[in-house]
Amino acid sequence: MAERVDVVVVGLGPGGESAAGALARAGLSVVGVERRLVGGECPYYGCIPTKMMVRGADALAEARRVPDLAGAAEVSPDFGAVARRIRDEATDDWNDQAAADRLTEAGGRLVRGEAAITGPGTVRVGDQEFNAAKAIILNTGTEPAVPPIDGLAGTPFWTNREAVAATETPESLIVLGGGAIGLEMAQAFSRFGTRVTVVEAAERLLSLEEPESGDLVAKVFEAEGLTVHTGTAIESVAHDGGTFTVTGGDLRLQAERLLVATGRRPQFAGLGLESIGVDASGRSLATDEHLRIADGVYAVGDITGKGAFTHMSMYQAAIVTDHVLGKDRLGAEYHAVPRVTFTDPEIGAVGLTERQARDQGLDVATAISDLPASSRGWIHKTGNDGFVKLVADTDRAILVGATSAGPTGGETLSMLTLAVHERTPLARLRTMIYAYPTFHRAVEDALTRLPGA
Ligand SMILES: Cc1cc2nc3c(=O)[nH]c(=O)nc-3n(C[C@H](O)[C@H](O)[C@H](O)COP(=O)(O)OP(=O)(O)OC[C@H]3O[C@@H](n4cnc5c(N)ncnc54)[C@H](O)[C@@H]3O)c2cc1C
Ligand SMILES: NC(=O)c1ccc[n+]([C@@H]2O[C@H](COP(=O)([O-])OP(=O)(O)OC[C@H]3O[C@@H](n4cnc5c(N)ncnc54)[C@H](O)[C@@H]3O)[C@@H](O)[C@H]2O)c1
Repeated sequence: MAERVDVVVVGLGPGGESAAGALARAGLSVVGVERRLVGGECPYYGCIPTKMMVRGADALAEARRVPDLAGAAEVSPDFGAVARRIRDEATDDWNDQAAADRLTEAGGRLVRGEAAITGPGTVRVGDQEFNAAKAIILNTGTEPAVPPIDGLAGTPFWTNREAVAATETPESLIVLGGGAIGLEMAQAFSRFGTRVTVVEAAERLLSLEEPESGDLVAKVFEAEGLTVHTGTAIESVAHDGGTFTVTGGDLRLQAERLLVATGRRPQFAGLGLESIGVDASGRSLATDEHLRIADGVYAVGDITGKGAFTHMSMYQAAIVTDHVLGKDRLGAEYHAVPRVTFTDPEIGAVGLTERQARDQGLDVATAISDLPASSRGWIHKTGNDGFVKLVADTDRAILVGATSAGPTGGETLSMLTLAVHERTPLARLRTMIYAYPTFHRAVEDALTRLPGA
């Protein structure tokens, strides 16, 4: 017989874990089901270990800039230091006991295994069945999407999961995919001494962002010694004697390692969505403003298709938590979704790109301000690549999108996120005082360049 509880959370990624903890702390009986590691992709294979790689790599890059600015510095990269941090500080050697304890200390119950919905309100995990009186929350996330390239499947290629577990850098690396995962890792490994080639199928790196962003990253990568191929379709992969051979058209590349970073996909098969009449044939689940996909069933995180980011998963989880607790709260809004690709320069962006704004039929004006031309950029000198691009809706006289690329592009993004989120009138932004000499003064400069300013 099914055990009656208030809430069952299926999948404990960042959003599922936080909703399960918050609902348990609020006094509800909560079962959280996880088949791998409590916390999901972000702490063990995603954001945190990769940002530790980036942090180490950026420290090396800054040290290499010393001769341009402050004398001499000798740099001897040791990836072992990063590998140890990933094991000791980030993942506890891929042990989730601390996260599991957090859930039980909050009053929740952790059930390990693979869950499936069996009908309205019911979830099965192995031979246990639960009846959720208040809510089922799905947070099942995504897995690496591996393209059907001839020969690839049988080879020992890396996804992000193997790459973050590396204890030493390969001599050479081909990175398939020029999105956030591929670019962050490509630059990090390169700065530790790996010979890196990035192959992207689309015409530009970061193809969903502003074209200026992909162009800037390609320019910086090439200046740092990485090789970038865009608009390149790979037709076959082979692995022999420790070497990968990747071919497509006239291109033939060889490297010790191959990282496949060509996107992520959800796994809806086996989740039992058909038993509650939910269409799971697409790449994401359709949600209402409170993240419901059916009566009493919510979805949060990557599976909602609103942006595969930890902050999105947590934001949606907070909305679901309040809704389940009957608290009044605004539904989900997606007009100011921020994202940061942690390359150097960091590429921060919020809201619509110029293309998206035009495709929506908005009356669009744009302006760009280059960081090297700003006072802070000029002072910064080496490593100052970047720009601020604003996308304005001239009818409403507000920003609907912005990109902030530069040494602190992700941080400069915060004021742009606020402006897009709050729909701050351009006239108000123009009367704001911008501290001198900061990178964010490029926002003021870009505002003065907007047509009609
Ligand atoms: C290399 C990399 C770097 C990233 N860097 C960043 C970054 O810097 N910033 C950022 O915001 N985002 C980053 N992301 C994205 C971020 O990791 C995800 O968006 C985030 O983890 C949120 O995912 P989620 O909440 O949908 O669930 P996930 O983290 O994917 O977790 C889902 C969990 O559900 C479990 N599960 C699935 N099905 C079942 C089932 N049937 N039963 C039980 N358990 C199940 C899985 O085992 C998993 O633990 C990165 C991702 C990667 C891969
Ligand atoms: N800093 C961050 O916030 C961060 C970091 C890493 C990942 N993430 C999230 O994780 C998700 C997955 O990241 P990702 O970089 O794998 O995916 P992505 O979708 O961002 O990029 C994948 C890239 O691979 C390309 N591609 C697809 N098939 C290809 C092929 N056969 N050959 C060459 N290129 C091919 C695509 O054109 C695309 O540019 C992202 O959507 C992102 O939201 C976020």
